[in-house]
Amino acid sequence: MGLEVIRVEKQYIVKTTNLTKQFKSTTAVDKVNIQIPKGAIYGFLGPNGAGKTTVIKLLLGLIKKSAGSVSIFGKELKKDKISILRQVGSLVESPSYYGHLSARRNLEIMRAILQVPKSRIQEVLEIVKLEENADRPVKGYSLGMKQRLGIAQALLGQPELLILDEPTNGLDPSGIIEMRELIKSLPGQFGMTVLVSSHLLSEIDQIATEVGIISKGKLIFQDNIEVLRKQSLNKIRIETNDCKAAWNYLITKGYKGEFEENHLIFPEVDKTIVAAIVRTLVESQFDVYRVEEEKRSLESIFLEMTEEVQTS
Ligand SMILES: Nc1ncnc2c1ncn2[C@@H]1O[C@H](COP(=O)(O)OP(=O)(O)OP(=O)(O)O)[C@@H](O)[C@H]1O
Repeated sequence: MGLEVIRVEKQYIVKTTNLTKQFKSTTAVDKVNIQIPKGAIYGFLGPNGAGKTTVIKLLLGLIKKSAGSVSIFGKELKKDKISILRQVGSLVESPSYYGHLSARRNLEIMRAILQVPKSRIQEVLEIVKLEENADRPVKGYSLGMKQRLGIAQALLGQPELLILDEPTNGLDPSGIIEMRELIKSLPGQFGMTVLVSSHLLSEIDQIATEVGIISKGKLIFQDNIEVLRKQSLNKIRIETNDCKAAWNYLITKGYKGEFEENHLIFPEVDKTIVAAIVRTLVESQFDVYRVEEEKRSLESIFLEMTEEVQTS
């Protein structure tokens, strides 16, 4: 019996291949390859004007792509648009509703169009925690409540994929916390996959499991959030009277660091190793001027990544 090699290709809920959108002379989306695993909360991060909304509109078939392809649930959007979009809920820009009607009435109108059971209205009201205010006119709602109504509408059809474009924009701190908790609960409770865009890393850092960073239309980073967090680990920076000589000496003692201008840099070292390095230097007559811990914030990593693209 011959050996059979089975190649199992990872299944993604969303997969784009060289997705490109050109608006006259602007390439708003440039050969973007997004991969969103099932059950992920994919934080789609980028500065204003980076191309997030354009990508989202392409995923929802709201605008035509210039090149590349979009596959959702393993099917090509172009070929199976209606059946795919039936399983996708979205909130892009502000939610639409009739202000003089209650949340319940608004949801009833949507429910009739989508032809889902009446019982779904109460279910979505509970998920977004609007039950108590469900019978008041929506025009009296806070912005956060309106956003949650928008999400309730997106959830009516029990979507497998939920796409939210900057859902916390303009919300007050308590509205932001409520929205965050709501988004975080969806994969665990309902097996949903969520794509959520933001221009704030701190926001994505608190909810996402996967991150995609877009800048000037290009996807410049995509991985598990832990990979991004690892880049913010502490470094130890040491300044001596002769860093080049100190660096050479430490190498002979088995310490591997980097030499940068007037500093020695040691990534992720334990405090006992820091002490040993300092002792070794002092015992060898080097003057140690400074030992500093340098913690890079995720924000600085994000800024550095996006600035590199801006200036290239
Ligand atoms: N209909 C359009 N016609 C021409 N240019 C457009 C159009 N829509 C978007 N753009 C341009 O494409 C680029 C990306 O815009 P997009 O709205 O996707 O960015 P974004 O990341 O969502 O930013 P923001 O958070 O500010 O909405 C911008 O340069 C924008 O000016």
